[in-house]
Amino acid sequence: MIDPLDLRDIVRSGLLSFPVTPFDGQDAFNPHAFSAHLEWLAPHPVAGLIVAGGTGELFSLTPAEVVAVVRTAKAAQKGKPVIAGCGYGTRLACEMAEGIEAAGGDGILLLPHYLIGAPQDGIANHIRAVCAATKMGVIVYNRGQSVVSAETLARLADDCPNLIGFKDGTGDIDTVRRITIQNGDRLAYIGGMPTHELFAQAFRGAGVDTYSSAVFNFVPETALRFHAAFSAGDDATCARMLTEFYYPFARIRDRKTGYAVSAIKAGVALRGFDTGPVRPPLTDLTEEERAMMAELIDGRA
Ligand SMILES: O=C([O-])C(=O)C[C@H](O)[C@@H](O)C(=O)[O-]
Repeated sequence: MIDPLDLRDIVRSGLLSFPVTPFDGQDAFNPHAFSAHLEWLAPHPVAGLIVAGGTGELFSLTPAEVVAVVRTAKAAQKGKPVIAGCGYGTRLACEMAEGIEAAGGDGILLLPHYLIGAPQDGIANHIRAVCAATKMGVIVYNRGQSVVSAETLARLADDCPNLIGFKDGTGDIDTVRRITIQNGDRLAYIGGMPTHELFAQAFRGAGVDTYSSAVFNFVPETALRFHAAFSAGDDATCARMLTEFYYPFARIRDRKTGYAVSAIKAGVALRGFDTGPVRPPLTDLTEEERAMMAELIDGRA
């Protein structure tokens, strides 16, 4: 396992890959297809992988499947850090973190607790318990019903030495900026909006200097070229790539709720990998939409 503070520095150092989770004809996790996809991505330099995240359909995986995803990723990646999505209620999240650690995981991304809105001290107790259940580095993810404030996160960072990062999927730049100011270098910051490239430059202004890329799954060169332009402050290249690739992709993604994941999985299948379908409650792209994705991939920036 990578020391949590080293993991924090690695996370800061580059683009983060969020692979999809393939399923077979029986709707079971398909480790062979997953390995083949990860091996195809492996030569492309990223800081690390976050498996079984939102793009990896954590919300549709069993805890045992999350562990199997981590084991497969560790074997396929050989050396790159593997962080895994983790979540649900506190007891389940703690058990899942233990399973991920035992499977050789290097860290967890703590997705929102399940279903219900909760006050700041309750969310803090949940995060504290999960941090205490593992020696791995923990990254907190603001999204949906689980949104920590800058003050809560600063208190948690004091209490939990293995809390190493914050990822935002809310787009609330005011809160994000308060968090980066209040927590400074203590945490790594990850932009995690759906198709984050659309927001990357705005988030950079709020102190977020890296992000997760779902499109990296099927157009890794494009994703890395955008990240290089973003890191160099080359806003003209970012604007050109947004216009030529990311906005057309967003038009397909926006056709139906959940397509931020389904369109990515379709893209991976179009690159020749046996992803299988998305699991309910998501739905797959139509044939017409797959053809739109194929055209986008052929003409990519
Ligand atoms: O949990 C997730 O999969 C994410 O939100 C990360 C994605 O990679 C997101 O940043 C995106 O769609 O580019």
